[in-house]
Amino acid sequence: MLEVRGVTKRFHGALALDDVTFTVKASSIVGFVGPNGAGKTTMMRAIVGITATDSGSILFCGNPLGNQSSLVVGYMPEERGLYQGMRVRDMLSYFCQLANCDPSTEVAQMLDRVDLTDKATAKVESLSLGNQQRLQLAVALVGNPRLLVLDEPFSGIDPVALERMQGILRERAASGAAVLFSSHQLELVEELCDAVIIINHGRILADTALATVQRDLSVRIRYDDKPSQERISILETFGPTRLTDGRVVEIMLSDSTNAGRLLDLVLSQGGVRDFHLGERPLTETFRTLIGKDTADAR
Ligand SMILES: Nc1ncnc2c1ncn2[C@@H]1O[C@H](COP(=O)(O)OP(=O)(O)OP(=O)(O)O)[C@@H](O)[C@H]1O
Repeated sequence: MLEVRGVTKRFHGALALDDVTFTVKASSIVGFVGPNGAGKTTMMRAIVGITATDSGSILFCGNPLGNQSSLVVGYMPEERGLYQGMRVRDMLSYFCQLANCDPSTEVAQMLDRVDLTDKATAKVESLSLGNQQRLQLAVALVGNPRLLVLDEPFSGIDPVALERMQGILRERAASGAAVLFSSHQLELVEELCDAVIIINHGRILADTALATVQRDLSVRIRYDDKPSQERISILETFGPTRLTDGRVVEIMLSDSTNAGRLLDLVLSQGGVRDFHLGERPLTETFRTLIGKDTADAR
């Protein structure tokens, strides 16, 4: 288990991390979410020992990672760290040697896993951005590390590769690894993660196991024409309501047992093209939290 306790980091006096505390359990995938400049990369770099912290502690299974970090942690840096002039196969082989594992079996497996077998002899510089991302993930996975720290691993990845990469992370977690990854793709975080940590201005705003989150119900109604203010006023009696684009109204149901009554009412009014009842996406909750914190800081 990764334990981050009270970590603080300043750059030239400016706080980048402010008393950050969280854990990532073995066999779990945790999403690290926050706006640009929130402190995600700084925290991840501190975990793998690239950035020194001013105070606090970072332990893995009760011990500082220290010099062993390259053997225990698979790290995918935001700025990426591939040797452009090397061939794909040779580069993986080099990282295998660094991780004390046998390239003769590991390289072929990793290439197959990230679907780059046909690029084995290509030079890294000739790969597309998405393929470089896959290769970077393969590098992070070499040696089967027990902790994966991945900085925006899914940016620039096509949907098919994305599914494959998600599958790999699920597999690694299922086999006991602790996985921490940052992302701006909130829907993906919601889909993939067991827990989400939200950071803003270097402070943790929320650290939540997704299974425990109480999901509100929301209703989305698309009308044929822009609904009148009178109609909207009636809808507002069911919960907070907003007109999202000219003809679409979203209602956060204050009481989920009212959904049937709302449907009856809307149908009796007529002029409705679509009525959708569902759980409020967590992305909305994240956005609200980050938006509120940013407004409070002003
Ligand atoms: N080497 C550095 N020197 C000075 N300031 C830095 C340095 N690295 C990061 N910072 C500052 O620390 C803060 C946190 O930056 P960080 O890169 O960790 O954010 P982030 O959440 O990863 O952002 P993004 O989503 O844009 O990648 C920012 O204000 C940034 O300018």
